[in-house]
Amino acid sequence: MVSFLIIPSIVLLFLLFIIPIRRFLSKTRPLPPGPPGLPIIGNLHQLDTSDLSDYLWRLSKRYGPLMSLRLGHVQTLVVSSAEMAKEIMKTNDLVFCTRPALTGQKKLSYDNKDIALSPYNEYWRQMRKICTLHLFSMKQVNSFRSVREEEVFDMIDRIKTQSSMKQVVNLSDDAMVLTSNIICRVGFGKRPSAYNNRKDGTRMFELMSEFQEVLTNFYYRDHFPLMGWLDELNGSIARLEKLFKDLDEFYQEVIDEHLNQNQQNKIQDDMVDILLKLKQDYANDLTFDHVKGILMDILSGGTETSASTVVWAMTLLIKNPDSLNKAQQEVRNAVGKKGKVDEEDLDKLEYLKAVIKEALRLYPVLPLLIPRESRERCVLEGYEIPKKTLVYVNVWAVGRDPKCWERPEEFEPERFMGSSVEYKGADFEWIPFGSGRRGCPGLLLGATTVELALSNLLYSFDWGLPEGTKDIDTLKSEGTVAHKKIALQLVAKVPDIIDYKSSRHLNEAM
Ligand code: HEM
Repeated sequence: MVSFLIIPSIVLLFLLFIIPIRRFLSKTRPLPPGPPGLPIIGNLHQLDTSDLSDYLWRLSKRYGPLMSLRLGHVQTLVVSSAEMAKEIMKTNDLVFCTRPALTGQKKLSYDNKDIALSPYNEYWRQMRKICTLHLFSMKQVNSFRSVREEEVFDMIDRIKTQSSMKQVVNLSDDAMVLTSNIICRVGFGKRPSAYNNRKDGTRMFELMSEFQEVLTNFYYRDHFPLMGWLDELNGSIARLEKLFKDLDEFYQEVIDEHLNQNQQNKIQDDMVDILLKLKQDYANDLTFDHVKGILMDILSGGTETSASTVVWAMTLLIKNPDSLNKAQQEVRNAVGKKGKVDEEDLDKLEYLKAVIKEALRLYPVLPLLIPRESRERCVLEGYEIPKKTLVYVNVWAVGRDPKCWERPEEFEPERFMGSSVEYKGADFEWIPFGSGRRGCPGLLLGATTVELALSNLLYSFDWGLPEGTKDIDTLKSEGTVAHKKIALQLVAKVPDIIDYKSSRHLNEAM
C-alpha cells in the first residue's frame, strides 16, 4: 500500500516543486508579466475560449503587449501590439518560425508532412518554395481565373433565384459553398458535390467541420505529458484516428482518380495534377503522404478563410449604410451595364479593397494566426523567452491598438484609401495574413476570390435586413477560424432602376 502511494507522490513533488525550481534557477531574466496561475495547470482554468482573442486582448491591457501564460507545462507568450508583432515576425523571425508539435495537428498533417503545421526544417523550406512557385504564384492564380468567375456568377444566379422567390438569403452558407467550390475545382478539378452521392457536397463539409473541431480539441498529452492516457479514456484519440482515416480515404480517392484519368483530355492542370507531376521530379522527398498533407492545407486554408472574410465584410457594410452605398456606387460606376464584375474590373475598385482591408482589421479570420514556437531561447524587451515557448500573435488586438489606429473600434474603410498598407504583411499594424517566413502563401488566391465575390454581390443586389430584424450581431464563433457565429441572413433585391453614371444615391432611385 505504501509503495503504491510513493510513485504518485514523487511525480507530484516533481511537478509541483522541482520543475519550477529548475526553471527559476536557470532563468537570468524575468518572464514577461502575466496573470498568476495555479500549480500544475497554470492559467488553463482561466481561459475564456468562447472568444479567446478578445479575452486575451482584454488581459493584455493589464499585463502588456508581451504577456506570459502557462498552459499546463507549456510556457506561452501572447503578443498584442504591432511593435511586438514585428519583433516576433521580422526581427526574430528565425527564432519564432517553427510550429508546435501538437497531437491533433501532427496526426492530421501526416506527421507534419504539410506546410502550415510542419516545423521549420529543410523539408518545410523545400516544400514552401515548391508550392509558392507552382501552386500559389501569380501566374498559377491567374490561370484559375475562369473557375473563380464561373463560381461567383453561379452564386449570383442562385441568389437571384432566391430573391425572385422572396426568400431570405443565408450569405454565410452561400459564401462557404462558393469558396469550397472554387478551392475544390482549383485543387482537385471538381466541385465537392462530385465526391459523394448527395448533391450538396455534404461529405466534404462534414469532414472539414469535424477537422476544425478535432484540430483545436484539447489533448491532455500536449499540456500534461504524464496524463496522455486521459485522451484515450475520454475518446479524443479514437475520434482523431477515425477522422484521420476518413480524410485519408477522401484524399486517396482524389489521388487515385487523378492517377487513373486520361491526362490528354484535360484542358487545365489542377493542383493535384501539379503535385503528382512534381512527385516524379522529387521522388522520395514527395511521397503520397506529403501530397495528402498539402491537400489538407489547401482545403482547410483556402475555404473557410475566404468565406469568412466575405461574410464579415458584408456584415460591416450592412451595419454602415454610408460605406455600403459608397462601395456599391464605385462598383456600379466602374462596371456600367456589363451585367457582372470580372477580374479585369477589380483594379478599378479602390474603395472596395479598402472595405476588405478594414473588415480584416476589425475581424481578422485567424485572430491568433497559427501558433508558433520559439526554436531557441531569446530576450525580448528585457524579458526571457525560453526555448519551446508557444507563441500566439493576437491580430485581433493588433488591429485595435490605439497607438496605430485612430478610433480603432470604428469601421472606416477610408483609412485605407491612398494608404500603402499591403497584404504581404510588411506593415505590422495590419497583418491578417501573418508575416515573415510563415506568412500566408495563398493570399493572392484568397484576396482575389474575396474581391470578386464581394464586388459581384454589391453590383448585382441591393441588400437589406429581413423583416423584423433590426440589427446584426457581430459575435465570433469559437475555433481557429473566427466565423460570424450566427449566420448572416439578408434580403437581396435586384435593382430595377440603376443609373450607374449618376451620383444619385442608389437607394433613392428605387
Ligand atoms: C482571405 C483568405 C485568407 C486569409 C485571411 C489567410 C490567412 C492566413 C494566416 C493568418 C496564416 C498564418 C500566418 C502566420 O502564421 O504568420 C495563413 C497561413 C497559411 N495559409 Fe492562408 N489565408 C487565406 C487564404 C488562403 C488560401 C486561399 C490558401 C491556399 C489555398 C492558404 C494557405 C495557407 C497556408 C498553406 C498557410 C501556412 C503557411 C506556413 O505555415 O508556412 N491561405 N493564412
